[in-house]
Amino acid sequence: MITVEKALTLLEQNIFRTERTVIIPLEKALGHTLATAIVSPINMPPFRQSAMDGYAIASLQKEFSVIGEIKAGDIDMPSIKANEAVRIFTGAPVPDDARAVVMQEKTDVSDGLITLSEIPVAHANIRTVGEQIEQGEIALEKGTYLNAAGIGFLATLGITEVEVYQKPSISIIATGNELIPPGNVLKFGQIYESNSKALIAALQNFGFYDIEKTTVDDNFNTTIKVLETAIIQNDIVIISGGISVGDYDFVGKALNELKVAEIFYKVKQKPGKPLFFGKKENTLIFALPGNPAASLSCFYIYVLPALLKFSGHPAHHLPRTKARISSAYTKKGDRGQFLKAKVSNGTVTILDGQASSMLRSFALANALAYIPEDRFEIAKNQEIEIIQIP
Ligand SMILES: Nc1nc2c(c(=O)[nH]1)N[C@H]1C(S)=C(S)[C@@H](COP(=O)(O)OP(=O)(O)OC[C@H]3O[C@@H](n4cnc5c(N)ncnc54)[C@H](O)[C@@H]3O)O[C@H]1N2
Ligand code: MOO
Repeated sequence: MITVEKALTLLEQNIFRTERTVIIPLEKALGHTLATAIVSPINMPPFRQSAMDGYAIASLQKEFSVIGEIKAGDIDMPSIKANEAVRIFTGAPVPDDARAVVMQEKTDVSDGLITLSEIPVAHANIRTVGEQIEQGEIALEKGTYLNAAGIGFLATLGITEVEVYQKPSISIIATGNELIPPGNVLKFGQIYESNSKALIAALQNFGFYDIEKTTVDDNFNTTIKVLETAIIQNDIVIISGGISVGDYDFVGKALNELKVAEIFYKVKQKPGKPLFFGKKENTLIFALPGNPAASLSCFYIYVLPALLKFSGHPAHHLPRTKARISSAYTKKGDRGQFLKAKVSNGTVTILDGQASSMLRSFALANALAYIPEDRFEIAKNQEIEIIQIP
């Protein structure tokens, strides 16, 4: 059995960014990472723009006669002489011979004349051509993760499509004779299949939609068949359950039969001890323990970084910070623990109901608190590491 730290090191050494890129419409690009730099095709702003509602003035003095008006979208520009001004509005083009724009609050207006309360500095309230970005300049570098602002910024430059790293195709396989889909009446011994629901929700939360789902009974031959197809057809295979040591846990044996190279199996952690990570050709295979909290916890800590890295994401781990624990905690056992926790204003509270069969505390959590294997007694107000989860 290896430590969490060793498992994360091995994970890091074996995950990779895809070479596959796709060109997609900008409006579909949220959550993708740029595979090529975007060069600005235009100056932004493309023309001198007024930053205020007020008056464009032709010289730096205090009195002007107002000779016209320019609003946003206007094309015809009046020419203005030294003692003249034009009424102008935010976003409107500023005529070439204007020296500054004065906001209307700083003017007195009467009979077509304006008087300024003070003389403005040259270029005041004028956005210069290319002030934000010049034509030919790199707007966003290769490797930039596109958030909503990134999409908006590229749209301001007139960009309509972008080349991004392809997201992985993902297969989720839920194993277990006892599982039936929600919506049916439970017979004795049955439970509702929930791991695939949680995993798909978590995948969608991070913008992964190329997902196929299969369920398989605890049967060696069918497990082999289903896994073999999934491994051939997908970039990432996520299996839930059947990875422990029971007589009907066939996943490990099937992976072995399929010659999946084991990178690690069994991590000194709670939940999620029997976690398996392996590789066959370019497909990464994760076998997550079936206990629902173990499955989701392992997803956030190990699977998600592999998916984000594959997609070229510049920060592929969930953010880790520190917080002060709200009451003393004693860790039992010598495994590292990922505890469902609630963080608020720098204080972390460990929630009740930490068994790996339980999801209720997870549903209320906004973090996993990580207690390393060699830490046992944590006094109230001591700092512990937390991993933010959505
Ligand atoms: N003798 C030992 N027994 C177990 C050990 C061990 O070291 N020695 N490890 C325990 C730990 S820790 C875990 S975690 C589990 C993991 O077992 P499996 O990965 O083989 O998972 P299953 O046995 O298939 O299921 C465990 C549990 O979770 C429920 N389950 C499974 N899949 C789903 C699903 N898709 N939706 C909802 N619930 C699911 C299943 O019914 C079981 O209750 O092994 C321990 N045993
Ligand atoms: O490792 Mo298991 O998830 O504790 O029950």
